[in-house]
Amino acid sequence: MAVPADGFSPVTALAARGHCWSLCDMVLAIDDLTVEFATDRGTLRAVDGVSLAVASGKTLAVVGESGSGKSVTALATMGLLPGSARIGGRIVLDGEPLTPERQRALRGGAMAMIFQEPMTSLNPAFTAGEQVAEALRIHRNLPPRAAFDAAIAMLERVRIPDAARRARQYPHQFSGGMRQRVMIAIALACAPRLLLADEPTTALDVTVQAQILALLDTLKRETGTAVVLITHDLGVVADHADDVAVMYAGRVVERAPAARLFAQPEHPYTVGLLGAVPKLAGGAGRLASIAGTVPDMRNPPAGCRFAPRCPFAISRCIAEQPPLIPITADHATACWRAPLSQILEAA
Ligand SMILES: Nc1ncnc2c1ncn2[C@@H]1O[C@H](COP(=O)(O)OP(=O)(O)OP(=O)(O)O)[C@@H](O)[C@H]1O
Repeated sequence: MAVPADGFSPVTALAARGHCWSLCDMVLAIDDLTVEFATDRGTLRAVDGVSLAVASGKTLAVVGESGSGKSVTALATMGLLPGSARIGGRIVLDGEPLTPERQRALRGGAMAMIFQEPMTSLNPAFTAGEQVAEALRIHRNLPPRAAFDAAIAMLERVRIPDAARRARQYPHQFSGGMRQRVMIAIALACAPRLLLADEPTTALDVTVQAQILALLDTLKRETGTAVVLITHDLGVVADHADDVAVMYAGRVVERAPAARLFAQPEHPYTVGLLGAVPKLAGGAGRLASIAGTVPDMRNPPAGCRFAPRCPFAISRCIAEQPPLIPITADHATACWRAPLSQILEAA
């Protein structure tokens, strides 16, 4: 396997921990993924050398502000990008590279995705039960009657009250939270190895959001599904993620177990996201308080992409793009000033 441009692939991370690496250890391993789109104003590299891995029964949160390449990474994994997208690198599911043919065969079965707005992925012309049953017919070869019965059982598992009756209703007859449960039922009907959840609860009120995330945790524990959770909400990350990858302008800039990332963020961007350091430009608060904007991905800065906004930048940061540098065996940061925590402590 090629070592990716960031120099710190999931492979090297595990090797550094003394693991005898096997791709089979991870449900999903993304290695040096690049995605480019041709636009009117030149080529836009939306994802640039991203490497991620997630194991069975674990949740990897992917965080970063709008446009950082989170959704494009997930869509590339599912094989749902437009045909015009140029994709490089490797995506491996259960030890086998994901080719477009394999993605088509596994989508909705061994790997599934849920989105922020269930109405865009639910078909308004079919009942909730029919839509769950369809996944079971296609991927489990169940006959129609058995598939519908299994669909009702799945709707019960996602805690839809009166599931046998609700299975015969259409998406518009459900509330937002209940629609999201139907979408989860469809996604998890075939006990996928991998679930990609792209802001699954952002559109819901806080109570429903908590219920849905707790439900996802329970189902994940029961099935051993590996979950990639894309979110803007650091509270959600703290409560539900095992590991975190922080993305900025198409690259992973920090990767760590969730508890460690919150206790000791090492990348200035993560520090800004956490609002942990009042000295960071803009004062305490979330990333919005950091001066400046995300770079134009058609023409990103030559060095560190965060350097123009970074209060810690030195001349090397402007000139040279930092690779992910291991701080510990499972914590890496793409920052020439690493370990930043020592600079912060000394300040
Ligand atoms: N089909 C496409 N054609 C051209 N550019 C695209 C396409 N899809 C995404 N992009 C661009 O790729 C970049 C990354 O987008 P992406 O949706 O992955 O960001 P994100 O981190 O998921 O943001 P958000 O949090 O808003 O969903 C953005 O600049 C976006 O405009």
